[in-house]
Amino acid sequence: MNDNIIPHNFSITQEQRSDLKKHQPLLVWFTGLSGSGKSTIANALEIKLFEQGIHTYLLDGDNVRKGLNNNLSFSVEDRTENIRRIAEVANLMIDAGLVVLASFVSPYREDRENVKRIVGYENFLEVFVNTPIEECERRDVKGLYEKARAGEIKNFTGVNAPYEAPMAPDVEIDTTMVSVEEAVALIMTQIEQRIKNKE
Ligand SMILES: Nc1ncnc2c1ncn2[C@@H]1O[C@H](COP(=O)(O)OS(=O)(=O)O)[C@@H](OP(=O)(O)O)[C@H]1O
Ligand SMILES: Nc1ncnc2c1ncn2[C@@H]1O[C@H](COP(=O)(O)OP(=O)(O)O)[C@@H](O)[C@H]1O
Repeated sequence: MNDNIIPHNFSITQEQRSDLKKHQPLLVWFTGLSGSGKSTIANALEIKLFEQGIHTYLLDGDNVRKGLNNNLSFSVEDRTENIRRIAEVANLMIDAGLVVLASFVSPYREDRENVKRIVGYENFLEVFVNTPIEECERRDVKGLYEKARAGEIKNFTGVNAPYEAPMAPDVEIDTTMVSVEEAVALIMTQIEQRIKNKE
């Protein structure tokens, strides 16, 4: 911490930005194994929100690990730093008034707790995409499980690195039981209660 950094009090508030957008901001945090369905559901959810005139942004590996966080590995420390930076970015986007969708494995409970602390509990909705690892591995969307089993990836979540499941997620989805459309509908119900359209 640098004690010589003194924040400037800007005139336009978060509330004014929300008034303009006619809805509250929110962070919808997707956590789950690789291949569980986080990105697929987040993408379908963003389409639905967009169609309803909600101002959104989707954060995921492509726009974060290939840019802002391209210096981070999958060690425990780097995953923690990955999630911390994402939370800080999401916090700025919340200040801007957006409904932010974040799709990250985020396997450590403490890291997810830290996200809640950074953005505020009232701004956080946790979606646990709880697809059994057997199904994620069967899908093997990116061929990474095969590589991990072959010993080519040394700390792959679910194979040789842990995944700590959320204790009390706001929404829990097993994609072997629930379609993408059903998952979106479940999450939408929760979002609608939280962002109270001001129109
Ligand atoms: N070691 C290891 N463990 C888990 N995942 C790995 C690993 N190496 C690469 N990948 C690919 O990177 C995506 C996960 O990145 P995240 O930023 O979401 O991970 S984390 O939250 O920092 O744990 C994840 O993407 P998704 O499949 O979209 O979840 C993987 O495709
Ligand atoms: N009900 C479902 N919900 C989400 N994805 C599903 C579902 N059924 C099958 N899938 C498939 O599972 C894969 C999930 O991949 P992806 O969304 O990239 O997962 P993640 O982002 O968690 O790594 C996709 O190929 C998707 O088409």
